[in-house]
Amino acid sequence: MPRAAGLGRAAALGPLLAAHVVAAIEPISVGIALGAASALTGYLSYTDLYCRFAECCREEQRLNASALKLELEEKLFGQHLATEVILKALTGFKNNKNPKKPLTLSLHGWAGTGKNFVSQIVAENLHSKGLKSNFVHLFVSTLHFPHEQHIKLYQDQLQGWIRGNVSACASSVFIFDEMDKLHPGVIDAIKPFLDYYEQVDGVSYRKAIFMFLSNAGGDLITKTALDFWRAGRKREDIQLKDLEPVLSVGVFNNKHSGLWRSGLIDRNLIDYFIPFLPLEYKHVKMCVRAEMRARGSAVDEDIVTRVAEEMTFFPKGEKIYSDKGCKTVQSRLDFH
Ligand SMILES: Nc1ncnc2c1ncn2[C@@H]1O[C@H](COP(=O)(O)OP(=O)(O)OP(=O)(O)O)[C@@H](O)[C@H]1O
Repeated sequence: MPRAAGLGRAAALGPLLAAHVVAAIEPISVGIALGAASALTGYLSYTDLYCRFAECCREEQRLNASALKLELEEKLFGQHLATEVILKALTGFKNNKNPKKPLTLSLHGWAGTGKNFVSQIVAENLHSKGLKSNFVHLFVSTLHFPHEQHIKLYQDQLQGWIRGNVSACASSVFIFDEMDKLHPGVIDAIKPFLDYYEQVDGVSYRKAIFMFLSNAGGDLITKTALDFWRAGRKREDIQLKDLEPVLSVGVFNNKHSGLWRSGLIDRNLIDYFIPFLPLEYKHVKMCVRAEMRARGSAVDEDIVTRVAEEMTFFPKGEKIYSDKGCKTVQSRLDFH
């Protein structure tokens, strides 16, 4: 599972301090060198030159929608709904010069179905350094918010951390992984930032993107996928309307979703609930092939089959869906 390097460093420093570190990124010597180079070259602005060496927050940078589309279509297997919705949501949001609120996406599905994988692709398409960018922040519930007795502290830290980072870069991306393990109420601390306000205490959050990742709702998604399969209907015929309403209600009523009775849902502040379907045997095989290619090896179909057959599938009778999705494919491949 991908993890952002930036957050560990930031969390260790404390949220507010870390935000200032992010805001004042580069040493003075780089500035002097760039100033001199800029004066010499004459035609490149200082900012242009600076941004060739250091990471800059380019708020107005447009999204290369066709590159994102291609990447999702080529790399993300078996997730026609997620591909479609993520493309639509990001393109619409980034093309809008004056969004009225930040974009909030809630990704749901079984383990290993591609939620973190997609977040990584999205992050890279928004900020070229992806999860390593100073403008992309990953929060992991069990790591950053482990203790139930510290909910108030976490809420204060979260607000300070988000305020600081959005002040430094309006188009910051915040990813909350393991939402289903987040103590109820923590996430409501960021509700004011997700609302339709022009500014909150002098900061506008309207260009930021928030992504919530969760296993909650995985059972509802599987049930729908299974109903389609049993009725002899194609997986690709499942539409967002078959799942989105069920998901939002299911998550709102689920005590272990991180969004239990959350104001984010009843104030309609989540723009899209994105279902990740359980992966089938053929998708697991696609993951094995992709991993072999990523390692620079030739695709060996015998190994592909062996790795896929080592995975376990459910439900008991039909054995259609991989219970870990593609999650253990990489480690299993090491043994072949
Ligand atoms: N649909 C998919 N298409 C292609 N590769 C996938 C897909 N799903 C998972 N993978 C592969 O499996 C790895 C693990 O998946 P990922 O971490 O995205 O799962 P997840 O849905 O976030 O799981 P969890 O809920 O346990 O965090 C990915 O890095 C990727 O290599």
